[in-house]
Amino acid sequence: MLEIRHYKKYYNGILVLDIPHLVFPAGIHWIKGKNGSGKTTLFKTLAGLVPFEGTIQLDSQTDLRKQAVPYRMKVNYGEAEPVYPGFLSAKDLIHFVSAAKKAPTGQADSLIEVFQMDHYIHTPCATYSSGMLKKLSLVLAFLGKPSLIILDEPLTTIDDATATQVYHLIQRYWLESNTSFLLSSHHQFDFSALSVSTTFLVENQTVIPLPVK
Ligand SMILES: Nc1ncnc2c1ncn2[C@@H]1O[C@H](COP(=O)(O)OP(=O)(O)OP(=O)(O)O)[C@@H](O)[C@H]1O
Repeated sequence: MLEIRHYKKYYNGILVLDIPHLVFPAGIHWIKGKNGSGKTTLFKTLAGLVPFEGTIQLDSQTDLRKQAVPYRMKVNYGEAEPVYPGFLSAKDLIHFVSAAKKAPTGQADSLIEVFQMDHYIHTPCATYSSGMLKKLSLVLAFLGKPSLIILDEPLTTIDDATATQVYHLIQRYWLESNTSFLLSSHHQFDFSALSVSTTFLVENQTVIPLPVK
């Protein structure tokens, strides 16, 4: 599904990640690692948000550099701590991202309903709680027809009912649309609700798959 070759990422000349070759097969994957190990850096790279050395290719054909727009149409990203311009409402952002990602008709409304956001979608983001902002970021990450959705700490700040909805959505996108997921979390996922294929560990400036238990 996603292949990384000769990848290196430096911040201010300091090497943070070095991945000679890594393949994420289709599926739902959990990316683990200690604080500061490089999970967010990896995710931002794969989302096309930060410069890097090397090549990243989706589905053996869409290169992040060479097919920059098609790649970004197929890869969605939900940040760990989302920040949006405070004067924009959830509705404004959902409308904008729906158009950019060519979301199917009715998809945005269905996600707004799933996350029970109706009562605040017209209110400016500056007034949202952290959980309300997180729900918005999750809605944005599920818009369109992505091949891959990357969610950085999707369960932080949301309540248990919302977490259940996130599990359902991930499973549904995987089973119905073959959408793959890269998920990070410092907390154990509920494996009875989520069919995680592989766990990867970010450690010692690189990423390795962990053996299946
Ligand atoms: N913009 C930046 N400028 C300089 N260094 C950075 C920057 N962003 C991250 N780093 C450094 O890169 C390393 C990896 O950070 P990253 O945020 O990717 O870790 P993480 O695994 O996501 O951590 P956490 O679990 O705490 O969220 C850390 O040493 C961090 O200090």
